Amino acid sequence: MPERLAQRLAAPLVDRLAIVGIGLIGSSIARAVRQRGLARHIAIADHDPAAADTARRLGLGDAVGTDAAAAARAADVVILCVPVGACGAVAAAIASALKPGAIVSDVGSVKASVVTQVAPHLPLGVHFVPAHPVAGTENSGPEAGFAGLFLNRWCILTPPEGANPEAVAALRALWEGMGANVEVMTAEHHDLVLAITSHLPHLIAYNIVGTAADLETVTRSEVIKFSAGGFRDFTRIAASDPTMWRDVFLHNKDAVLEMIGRFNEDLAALARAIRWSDGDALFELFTRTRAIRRGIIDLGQETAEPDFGRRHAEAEPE
Ligand SMILES: NC(=O)c1ccc[n+]([C@@H]2O[C@H](COP(=O)([O-])OP(=O)(O)OC[C@H]3O[C@@H](n4cnc5c(N)ncnc54)[C@H](O)[C@@H]3O)[C@@H](O)[C@H]2O)c1
Ligand SMILES: O=C(O)C(=O)C[C@]1(C(=O)O)C=C[C@@H](O)C=C1
Repeated sequence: MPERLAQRLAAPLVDRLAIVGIGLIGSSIARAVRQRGLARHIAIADHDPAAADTARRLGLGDAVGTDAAAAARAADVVILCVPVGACGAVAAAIASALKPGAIVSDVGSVKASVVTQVAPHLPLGVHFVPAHPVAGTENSGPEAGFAGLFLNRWCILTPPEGANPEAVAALRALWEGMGANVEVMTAEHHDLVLAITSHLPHLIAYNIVGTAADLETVTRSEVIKFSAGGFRDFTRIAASDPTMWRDVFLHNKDAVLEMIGRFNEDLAALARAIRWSDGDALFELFTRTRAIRRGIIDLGQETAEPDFGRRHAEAEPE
């Protein structure tokens, strides 16, 4: 192999990467990038001094602090890994530090709102490529991350119209480098799809665990005592970070409200089937949903066993 080509193949994809927000997702990116040699230098900033201290102790970056602009200065790629509602403020804070040609991205679970918040702050010549890795857990903070989080998971890019193709390709390469499968769509489409596949399930989990907790005063501790399988799975989801999920619902209002409407209609139909002993309707729905679950397993995106916790424990060693 010619020497120059060999050097290029061995070189990291990104020279200087900056990560703002070193929680579950930010620290997983730092670990994956480190493990796979995807960046030469990683600068980390988190406004919480305790999170920054933990990141430093864990050796997640080459430079760790609390100043987002300092981390973003001279960076080739800056990834905002903060709650959706904080993206605008962080973009404003780093804007003047960004170098021409830098790529700014994020990992927010909602996309249209992030575009509206971030884009107005970015100077001309800086490329904005929003992203959402569809992978996570109910845990948060720098210690919760792990390098294998994105392995064989989707990462959705939502570049605005007219986005620089080279910047989009560079971000795609970075996510593929971390083991993710990349898909591109509009921010609006993303928000509609995720409202049903991720946001509504979380809302249902928060609601059912809240209802059960309220009932606990009636049934004493029986709700917790006898909670097995189904309910226990809901409690995992309902343990997810309150700040993150408050922001998701407030920033994807329209799509979530649309899905709640659809959900309520279908729930009313189920209640009717139960009231009128319409066993066929129940059986038909449960047969359809079982096929959907089996289809997901066949696609290799899930195991047949309940896998909570194990999936994380089995992640690549660091
Ligand atoms: N948790 C998941 O499963 C998951 C999955 C995919 C995407 N996301 C998205 O990733 C983002 C981060 O989520 P997470 O789970 O890593 O949260 P997290 O709570 O683990 O970490 C967020 C970090 O951001 C820091 N932060 C908050 N505001 C800041 C600011 N203004 N400046 C600097 N740092 C700030 C916090 O101190 C914290 O350390 C969110 O936008 C979320 O929607 C989360
Ligand atoms: O596995 C979990 O704990 C998750 O909730 C991860 C999950 C999801 O809903 O799939 C949560 C929010 C993110 O934006 C992406 C992934």
